[in-house]
Amino acid sequence: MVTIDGPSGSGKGTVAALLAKELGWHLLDSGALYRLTALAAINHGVDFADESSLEVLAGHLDVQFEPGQDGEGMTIILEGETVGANLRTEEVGAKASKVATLPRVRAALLKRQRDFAHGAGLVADGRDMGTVVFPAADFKVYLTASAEERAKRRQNQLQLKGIDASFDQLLADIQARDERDMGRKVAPLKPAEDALQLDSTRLTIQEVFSRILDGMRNKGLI
Ligand SMILES: Nc1ncnc2c1ncn2[C@@H]1O[C@H](COP(=O)(O)OP(=O)(O)OP(=O)(O)O)[C@@H](O)[C@H]1O
Ligand SMILES: Nc1ccn([C@H]2C[C@H](O)[C@@H](COP(=O)(O)O)O2)c(=O)n1
Repeated sequence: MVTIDGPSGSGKGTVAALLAKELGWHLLDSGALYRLTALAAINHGVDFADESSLEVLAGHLDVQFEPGQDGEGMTIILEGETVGANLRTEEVGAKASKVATLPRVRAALLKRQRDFAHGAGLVADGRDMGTVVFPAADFKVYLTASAEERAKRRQNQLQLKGIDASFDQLLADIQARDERDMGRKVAPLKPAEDALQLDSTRLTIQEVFSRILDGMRNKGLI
């Protein structure tokens, strides 16, 4: 089991997918579960201050993760409907970050996340994978990058989709999300004591990937 935690835009999801493919392991994108809870709340008109209803939604999320076309990526089906690009928007990310501050929502999603750890190996990415959800993981990574670099990456990512976004707005969104994710009382984003800490500000995706594989090799895990 490998965990990769870090702030938004640090490259967790990209590197986790590469690792899972290389090792032939399962993948847990835990952020998607928080995003799906937020999306379900929007769809059902649930108030984001209503912790009891959000807890029920999180505990009963009707969701399936299926391999994407050509084995690439993942198709996510929420309440019978395929979830589109909407799930990945900054707006849904910000709402996910808000529901993620609620202890009862986190508790409701805990078992679902742990259920991913069966059979073959698992690469799990999120904010509290190495600290709370899988504290006994064999290898833990804390991946970060400067907020400016992460905003630039997000801007490039959006540009590739034909969307023009203001750098200043993206930077402000990232900083607000960091503050909420790191500052919450329950399971705040922080490095696990035994995590390999990588700052990817000046590293390519390939370099990050290689350093993680080297670390795993040095520990005799692969
Ligand atoms: N080391 C890197 N150098 C340049 N670009 C990178 C690097 N790592 C990731 N990226 C790019 O940055 C963008 C964000 O990466 P990714 O979605 O993997 O981040 P994340 O940490 O999973 O973010 P979130 O938590 O918001 O889902 C992507 O377009 C990805 O290709
Ligand atoms: N393990 C996790 C994963 C995610 N969250 C919350 C906080 C994030 O801002 C939000 C969206 O995550 P992303 O898809 O951007 O990785 O979900 C969390 O609290 N714990």
